[in-house]
Amino acid sequence: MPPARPGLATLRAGLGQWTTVKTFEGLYAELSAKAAAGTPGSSTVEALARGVHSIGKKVVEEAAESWMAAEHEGPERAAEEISQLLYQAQVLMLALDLKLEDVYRHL
Ligand SMILES: N=c1c2ncn([C@@H]3O[C@H](COP(=O)(O)OP(=O)(O)OP(=O)(O)O)[C@@H](O)[C@H]3O)c2ncn1[C@@H]1O[C@H](COP(=O)(O)O)[C@@H](O)[C@H]1O
Repeated sequence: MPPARPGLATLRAGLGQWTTVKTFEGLYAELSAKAAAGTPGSSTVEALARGVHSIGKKVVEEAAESWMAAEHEGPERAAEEISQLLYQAQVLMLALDLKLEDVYRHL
């Protein structure tokens, strides 16, 4: 049997969620601005102050947690850990003053 077609209300709710979702580019812009301003209370600013060695360990930690979640905890938990991995990767980029284009040109 074909899957039920979503009603208009469902589609609108879906669109509403989609428009508020953060993108990789949007997150990078947000983190760059906080790093440049040295925003007090920002975990990104604090992580940058700790330096590349500390950030690198967080990248590895979140990569391992993504792998474990994917194998043992299911897709939703894996998505959560992968989002943290993407965040930590961006913090590492900022620590090295790498722009999105610097990374994208290797894709
Ligand atoms: N997506 C994230 C994000 N993911 C992880 N983190 C940070 O990384 C830390 C996670 O480290 P831990 O390993 O201790 O996490 P945990 O609580 O043990 O969770 P698990 O990894 O075990 O699931 C958190 O305490 C946050 O400081 C994040 N900090 C910020 N962001 C995004 O970055 C934006 C800017 O954040 P600030 O710089 O804090 O303003 C926010 O609006 C968010 O969108």
